[in-house]
Amino acid sequence: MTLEDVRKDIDKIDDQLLVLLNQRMNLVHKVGEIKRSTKAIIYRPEREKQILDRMNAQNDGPLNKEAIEAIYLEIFAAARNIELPERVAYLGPEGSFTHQAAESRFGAMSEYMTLPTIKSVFEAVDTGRAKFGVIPIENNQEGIVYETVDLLNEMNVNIAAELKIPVHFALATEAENPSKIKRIYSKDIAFRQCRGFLNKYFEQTHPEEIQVESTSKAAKLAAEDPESAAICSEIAAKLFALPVLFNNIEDNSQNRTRFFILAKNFVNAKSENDKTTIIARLPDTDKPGVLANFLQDFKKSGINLTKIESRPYKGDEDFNFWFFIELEGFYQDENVEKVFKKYKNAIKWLGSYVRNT
Ligand SMILES: C=C(O[C@@H]1C=C(C(=O)O)C=C[C@H]1O)C(=O)O
Repeated sequence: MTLEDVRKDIDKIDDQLLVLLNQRMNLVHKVGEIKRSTKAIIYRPEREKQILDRMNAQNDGPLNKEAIEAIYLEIFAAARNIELPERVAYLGPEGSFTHQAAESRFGAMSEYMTLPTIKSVFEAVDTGRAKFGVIPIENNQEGIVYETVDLLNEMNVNIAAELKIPVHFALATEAENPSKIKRIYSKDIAFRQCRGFLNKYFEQTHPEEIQVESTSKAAKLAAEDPESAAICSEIAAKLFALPVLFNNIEDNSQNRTRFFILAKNFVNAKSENDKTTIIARLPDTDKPGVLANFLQDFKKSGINLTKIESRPYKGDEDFNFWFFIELEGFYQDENVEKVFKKYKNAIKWLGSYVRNT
């Protein structure tokens, strides 16, 4: 077979794919009409997860799980846009890891709002300026983002979904090789996470390390200065057309960040593998046993708690705390409901959503 023959066969398959994709979108359009007439929610993460699981179970390659997910997440995002175009706010700047997270879930077709602070993302969702908001909640190396936890306590928005993405840094530069680099721009945390790489490649030349507020700002500056480089995300390098010289330069390749997708008045349907996030404001936490009894009630009901963080009441003179708690299960599960009922005045439910591994 010649190259031309193979390409002809590929063209035939693409023709069929397009017909099938459009057939799928016609069905999606019908789903959209049904949802509109019943005022149902467009975004159904648990249904998308179910489709992905089904595809992965019957897949026998050569596409791997990651490729199947990337392709289908883009199809879902396009589908949701056909049902109803929905604006997505995310913590910027453009090219940030949150931007990458937002695009991975809402695709290239969605309308995005780039906002400068986590609080402004919450406000956009709260006021309806955006249907969804994407913000970081924790990094597996650096821990929880307290600003997000505090805003979940203060504001009234729900968690529609969680997602986790690997944090990979790139060294992007116009320079031909590391010896020509005199300055490196990045964020403090990125310098810290790439120390091993920097020591190895810049042992002789010791370029100046210039801290800026975001890795995408670093990419922008490096794009204007050929004697410099940026430590940034791949999406940021792409945004400023900055060539990537080295990829995955972080010391710890297990580095992952977890994000929440926020929405106003959002309730998911139950899936097979749900998590629930709540805030607990227990009275008298300075008295012995209050927290222990509360936690015991979860244990007695066979509920696995996956996270508990304590936070101070702002403006409070005493040392009282409220708690950010995550557990396995759905809010309507019998055992979960029972504990929630007992503490109904103390618990603020933030969301139950399909677990993302
Ligand atoms: C089409 C639907 O709406 C959305 C799009 C989906 C899809 O493209 O398959 C799946 C779930 C929803 O997020 C649906 O709910 O079935």
